[in-house]
Amino acid sequence: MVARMLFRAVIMGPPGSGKGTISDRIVKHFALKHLSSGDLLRLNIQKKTEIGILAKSYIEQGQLVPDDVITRLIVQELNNFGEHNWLLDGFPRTVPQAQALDKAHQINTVIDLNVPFQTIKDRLTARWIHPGSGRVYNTEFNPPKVSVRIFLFFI
Ligand SMILES: Nc1nc2c(ncn2[C@@H]2O[C@H](COP(=O)(O)OP(=O)(O)O)[C@@H](O)[C@H]2O)c(=O)[nH]1
Ligand SMILES: Nc1ncnc2c1ncn2[C@@H]1O[C@H](COP(=O)(O)OP(=O)(O)O)[C@@H](O)[C@H]1O
Repeated sequence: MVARMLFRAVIMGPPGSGKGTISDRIVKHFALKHLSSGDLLRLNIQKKTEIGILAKSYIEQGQLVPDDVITRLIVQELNNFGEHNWLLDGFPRTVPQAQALDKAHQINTVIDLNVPFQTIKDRLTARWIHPGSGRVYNTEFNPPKVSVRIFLFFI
């Protein structure tokens, strides 16, 4: 029997570099599971879970969620994916997170988005988010189909 190689990928880059946008395209094209640390935290905040309530206090202050908290959350979610191929977005963001991920899973692909700072500033100025779905748009690159008046300006 030939063992099938599992696709375990991480996408990295600063906020606004396009991780979420590009991940959506990659996961659709290659039929991968997508795990975004930001989306998972927002879901927990929305559901008012213990982790969500804790995470909210850090996010509101513009801080990273503590390594042990986010690591437990992500590793547990990845374990639930079992034998599926996946793309991880927004994790790891620190060396201890990277070390923990390395212990838990064998990563075989890393995509690092190298985008100039000025481009990121321009993109974030034009970034809009649909509050209902969490979908991200850009007034120039990827405009929403319906009137921008119902979209929330987000930087
Ligand atoms: N011009 C341009 N804009 C992009 C590209 N990729 C993403 N964006 C836009 O840049 C902004 C930030 O993208 P996002 O996916 O939220 O980045 P993240 O914070 O790294 O997840 C959004 O408004 C996107 O629509 C790209 O390749 N070109
Ligand atoms: N790997 C992580 N480690 C710690 N905090 C995280 C991590 N991923 C997300 N967060 C928290 O969630 C917030 C939102 O994350 P995200 O949606 O990825 O937005 P952005 O890429 O714009 O920072 C971050 O600002 C941070 O506070």
